[in-house]
Amino acid sequence: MADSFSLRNVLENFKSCLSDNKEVYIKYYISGWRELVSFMNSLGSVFSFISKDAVSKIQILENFLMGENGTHYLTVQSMVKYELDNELVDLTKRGSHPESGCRTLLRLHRALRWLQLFLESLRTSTEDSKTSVMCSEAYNASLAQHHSWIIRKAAGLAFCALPGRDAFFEVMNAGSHQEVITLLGEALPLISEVYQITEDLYAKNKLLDLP
Ligand SMILES: CCCCCCCC/C=C\CCCCCCCC(=O)N[C@@H](COP(=O)(O)O)[C@H](O)/C=C/CCCCCCCCCCCCC
Repeated sequence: MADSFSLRNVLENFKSCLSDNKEVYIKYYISGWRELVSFMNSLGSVFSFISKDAVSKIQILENFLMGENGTHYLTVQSMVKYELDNELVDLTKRGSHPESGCRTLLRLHRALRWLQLFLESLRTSTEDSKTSVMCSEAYNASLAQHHSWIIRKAAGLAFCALPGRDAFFEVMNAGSHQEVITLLGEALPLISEVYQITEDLYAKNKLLDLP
């Protein structure tokens, strides 16, 4: 198990994500994802195909942020404006910009919806709730529609390897079950707000179906 993971760190990152005028800082967005990936890695190698994909997307965004045009990648809003103004996004089919910031962040954004649903389900779960069922219901209601049959099957198999609810709460490293539930109650509105702001921005710019 990873020693360093704490649900509190995830919460802190998503709290830091929003600027005063409600722009989403990419730096904290990807830090939040890095924390989550470290948590997932602690669950075993069956999840490594998922974490590899997440890490490669985090890395693409980090490279933009640290690159020569990094100032345009400070927030999701500035990235969208910069990439659209400079025709750096493949809008209908993959072409000369197969790994734009906009399409890369969209993949993580869709996964954030899964996370939101899964954490809400965990928060309201009871002792006999199964993490695998909660995870797969959240997946079917979000990410699954964007994934091929083979990915859906592989994801379904991985979900069966999730630890039970008690062990899951322990790994979240945030105190007693009641404390975890309280912390989830604090984290969820932040995650939801970041999700909704990004969703509205992408919808306004017709970016929700980027190939
Ligand atoms: C607070 C602690 C409790 C929750 C802990 C959750 C930890 C989750 C950490 C990371 C989640 C993974 C994020 C996955 C991003 C997937 C992005 C994606 O959709 N990629 C696909 C499309 O990409 P392109 O081909 O268009 O570039 C790609 O095909 C996907 C490949 C891998 C499979 C993705 C399956 C996603 C399942 C999400 C549930 C993760 C379950 C983890 C359980 C703790």
